[in-house]
Amino acid sequence: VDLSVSWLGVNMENPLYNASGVMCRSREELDAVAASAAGAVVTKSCTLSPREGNPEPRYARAPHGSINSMGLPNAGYEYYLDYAKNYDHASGKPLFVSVSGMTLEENLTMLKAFRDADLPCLVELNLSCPNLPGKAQIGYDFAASSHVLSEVVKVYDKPFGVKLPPYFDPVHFAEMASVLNSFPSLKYVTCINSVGNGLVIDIDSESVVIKPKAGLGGLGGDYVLPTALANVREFSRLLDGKHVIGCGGIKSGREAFMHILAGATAVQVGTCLYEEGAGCFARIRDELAAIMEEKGYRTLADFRGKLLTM
Ligand SMILES: CC(C)(C)CCc1c(C(=O)O)[nH]c(=O)[nH]c1=O
Repeated sequence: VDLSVSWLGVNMENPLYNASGVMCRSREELDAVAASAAGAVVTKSCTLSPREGNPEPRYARAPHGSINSMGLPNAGYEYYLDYAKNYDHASGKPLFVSVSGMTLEENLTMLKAFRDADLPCLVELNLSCPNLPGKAQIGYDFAASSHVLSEVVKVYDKPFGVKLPPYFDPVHFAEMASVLNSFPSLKYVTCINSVGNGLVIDIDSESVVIKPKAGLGGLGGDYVLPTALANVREFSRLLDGKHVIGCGGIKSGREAFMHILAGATAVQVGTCLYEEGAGCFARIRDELAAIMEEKGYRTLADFRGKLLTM
């Protein structure tokens, strides 16, 4: 079977890579993903200045996944710009750089720097980045999303993508798709970011399990798979000529197959990578290949987006 993916001018030997935020904050972590069986690498969302992030514990494993309120700990955009400048782009593993400024101005400053560096890496703009105080995250504010993207494409003239939070209402899918479709240079969306502001409780300690936000945090893992699949399928259906990258609940070849069946061009692994380590990529890759073999599919295109309805 052939697991390769060619999209946006990059070629991947297989459709699997890390979700931004997991095993991607330091060059050592990024190199570990690049050295693994992953087909690509994405950096931790960066801000203008380095950030320590929230007090720990800020990540916790939960019975059916994970919860996190990391608070954007990262080395600052120049660190990832430097990593991208030194990255072996001939390795056949594309590098994606995730950007999540605390303000629009920060995002524009970082995007201008990445534009001027003229590197082959692709930008993934995190729309879960904060909005004005008292307002929902950018991705949940359709007017703000439109404004941010209008300003972004004025300075960043290369193809780019956005990381989307999960949506749960058909009207929201349609509204956000309408915003995204008005930007031709926006070539892909990654669905989904963590399901926001969940609360995991440990009844033995009768306590929350992470320190920030009185225990509220973004959910990942099994908890979010059906939501992730719905967002991949809806945006695959509603977006014109754009790719959808699947993220959420992938822990074996089975969920990777589901995401691609729902329309995903490639897929990102978060919680499972955090818990298992970079060996998960070879395992999931081999499991996906075995499923394809069993079903008689030779390439990902043979089944991509061909989810049956009843
Ligand atoms: C939630 C933000 C801190 C605004 C962005 C960074 C981020 C974080 C994080 O750094 O806490 N965790 C996630 O699951 N998704 C994210 O996009």
